[in-house]
Amino acid sequence: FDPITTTVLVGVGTAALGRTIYNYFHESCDKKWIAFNATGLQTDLDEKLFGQHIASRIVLKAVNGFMNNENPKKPLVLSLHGWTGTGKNFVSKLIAENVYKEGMHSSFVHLFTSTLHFPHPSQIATYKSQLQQWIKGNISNCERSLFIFDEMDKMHPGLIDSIKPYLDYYDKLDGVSYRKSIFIFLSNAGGESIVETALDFWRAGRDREEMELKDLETSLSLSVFNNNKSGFYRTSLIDKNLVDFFVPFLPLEYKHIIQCTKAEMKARGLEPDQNVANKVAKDLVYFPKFDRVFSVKGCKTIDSKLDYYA
Ligand SMILES: Nc1ncnc2c1ncn2[C@@H]1O[C@H](COP(=O)(O)OP(=O)(O)OP(=O)(O)O)[C@@H](O)[C@H]1O
Repeated sequence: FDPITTTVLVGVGTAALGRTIYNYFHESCDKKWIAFNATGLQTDLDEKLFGQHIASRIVLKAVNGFMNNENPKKPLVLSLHGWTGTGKNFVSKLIAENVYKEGMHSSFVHLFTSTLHFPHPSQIATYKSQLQQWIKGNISNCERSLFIFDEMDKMHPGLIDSIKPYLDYYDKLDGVSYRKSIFIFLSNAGGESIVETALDFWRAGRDREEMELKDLETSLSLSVFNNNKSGFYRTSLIDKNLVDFFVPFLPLEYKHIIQCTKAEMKARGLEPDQNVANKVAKDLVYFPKFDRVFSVKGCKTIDSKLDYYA
């Protein structure tokens, strides 16, 4: 090679090496950083998520099917419903951890909380354009992006409508394809009707595990879609069938609180202790008033109780 060709080759080689090293340490939108671990998700749902046999099944099927499809027709849209502290954020985290190497810390995972990010109804027009720009910008950067919207029931219907085009069956919008992204909506909407059904099962002496999606579907849809307070009610997300799966989360019982407490002890490097777990579980409040079946705050606040008892 003549000196000029050698210089060019060395330059190109150095740049390629530099890029490889950069990609090795710096998260990028490729298989090294984004690789779905189906077994990992199944194991996590089986071993870490307590008392949610219906949600667990739907989430696994939905995410598996979507991630194994090289050419999905639309983004995956999951809507997670249920009482507080029952694992909706937790499941979103498990999904993120089994798709992205960096889990919730990935720069391709975006979490919005209505009351935090969109607090003022008067600024809805600004929020709309910011949110649309944000979604478009992030998906242009990486088509395998995950968007989690917490407190969806508190989100302004106009804002929900503004993200609708991205959830639809479009091949491309302004040159951007949204079909490989995942949207997860979290809300307490429908939580009370899920509790009612779970309570009916309990009162009838039936096993909780016997409960199926069809037992919850009717009352869930009535309370979510016919409820004036629910943001969903006034949006066309529902009638356009843009949500692929509605996922109900059951209220948690005493035995699940014990499981959550032991899991938390293990996570802290402590030996899970039944006595401590009993103390924590007894310290929580349960409802309805006389039957005291379900934890008012689910598995939330166990953290701070454990600081006290462990
Ligand atoms: N079903 C569950 N199995 C295991 N751990 C759980 C479960 N539910 C809740 N937890 C634990 O409690 C914590 C709080 O739960 P999480 O934030 O997922 O509740 P949520 O359903 O999203 O509540 P909210 O509606 O108030 O946002 C989780 O980080 C997890 O540690």
